[in-house]
Amino acid sequence: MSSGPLTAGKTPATVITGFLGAGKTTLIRSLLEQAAGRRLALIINEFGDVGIDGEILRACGDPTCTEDDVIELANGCLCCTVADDFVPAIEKLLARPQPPEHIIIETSGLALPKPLVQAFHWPAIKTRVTVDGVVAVVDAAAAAEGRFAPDPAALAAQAADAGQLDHETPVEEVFEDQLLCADLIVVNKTDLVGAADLAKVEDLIRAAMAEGGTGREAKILHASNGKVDPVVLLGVGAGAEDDLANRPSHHDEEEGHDHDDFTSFVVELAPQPDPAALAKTLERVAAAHGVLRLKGFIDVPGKPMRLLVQGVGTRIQTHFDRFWKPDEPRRSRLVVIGETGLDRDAVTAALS
Ligand SMILES: Nc1nc2c(ncn2[C@@H]2O[C@H](COP(=O)(O)OP(=O)(O)OP(=O)(O)O)[C@@H](O)[C@H]2O)c(=O)[nH]1
Repeated sequence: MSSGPLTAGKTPATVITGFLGAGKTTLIRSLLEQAAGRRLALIINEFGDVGIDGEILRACGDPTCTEDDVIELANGCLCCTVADDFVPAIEKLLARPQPPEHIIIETSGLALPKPLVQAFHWPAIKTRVTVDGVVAVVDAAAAAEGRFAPDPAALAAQAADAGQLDHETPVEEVFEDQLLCADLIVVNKTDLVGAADLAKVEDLIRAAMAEGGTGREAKILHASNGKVDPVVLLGVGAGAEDDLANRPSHHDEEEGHDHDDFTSFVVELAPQPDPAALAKTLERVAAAHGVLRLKGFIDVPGKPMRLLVQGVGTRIQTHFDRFWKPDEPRRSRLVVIGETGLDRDAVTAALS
C-alpha cells in the first residue's frame, strides 16, 4: 500500500480510466465485492447527462456500497469542472465522520486522465489525498479488432518518430492518452480473445506507449469481467500527481482541450416487448452509423424488472438488473455516444 514519504498519511485515490465500454464499471463492481469491509467511496464521471454507471453500481446491492458512497459528476468533463465539482466532492468525502479509506474515481471513457491527476495539486486537497495509481482498462476484443490503433507493426515503425502525435484519429488519441498516464493497465475481456490476439494487444499497447514518447513501463495485467486482485489494484503507491512529467498527453499540446470530437444524445424508446429483437436492431444501427457506445434501461411490458442494455461497438448485451421501484417511471431511454458527425436524426429514427 502507499507508504512513500510523499504519500504517507494521505488518503489514497485510484483513477480508473479506459475507453468507452472497456469495463471500468464492471471492474469497480468486482472491486466492491472484494472490498472486505474496506471503506471505499466512488466518484463517477460520465459522458452524457444520464447517469447510467452510478445506477448500475447502486443496483449491485453490495452492502459496502451505499447510496452515499457513490457521487456522480455527470455534467461534462471532470478536468474542466475541477473547481466547481471535483475538489468539493473530495472535500465532502474527507469531511465525513467516517471518511473513506480509499477513493475510486471512474473517469468517462472519453476523458484524458492527466488533467484530472493534475487536479490533485489543488491546495484544498494536495496535502490530504494522493493518487495511488492510474489504472487503464483495455477492451482486449476491441483492441484486437484494431479499433484503437493501426497494426502494431505500423506503429512500431512510427515509434522512431516519438512525439508525432497529431496524425491520429480522435479515438486513437484518447486511447493512447489513457495508456500514457497509467501505472497499471488491465487488459480486460480476455474471455473474448485467444492467446494470439492477447499477445497482439500487448504489442499494440507497448507500441502505443512508445509512440507516445514515455520511457515508463506500466505493468500489464489480464482480466475477465474486471476481476483483479484488489491488493494489487489499490496498492500501487505511485503518487502519480508528483510524476506528471513522465506522463505525456495530447492535452499538454493544446490550450485547454477539445470537446468537439465526440457527441452524445439520449433516445427515448417505446416499451420493448422483445429484448432479443431489440438487441438485433441495436446491433444493426450501431454498425450502420458507427455508434461507439449505447447504454440505458428499457421497459419490457409485463416484466417487473428493468432491462439493462449495454452496447460496445456492435456487441450488444442485455439483462434484467433490478426491479422497477413502485414510484419510478418505467421509461425506456438509451444514451448513444459516437464521434462528432454521428447522425442523431437517423439514429433516433432507426431506433424509434
Ligand atoms: N465478455 C465480457 N464482457 C465484459 C467484460 N467486462 C465488461 N464487459 C461488458 O462490457 C460492457 C461495458 O462494460 P462497462 O463496465 O459498463 O464499461 P465501462 O468502461 O464502464 O463503460 P463506459 O463507462 O461507458 O465507458 C458491459 O456489457 C459489460 O458487461 C469481460 O471481461 N468480458
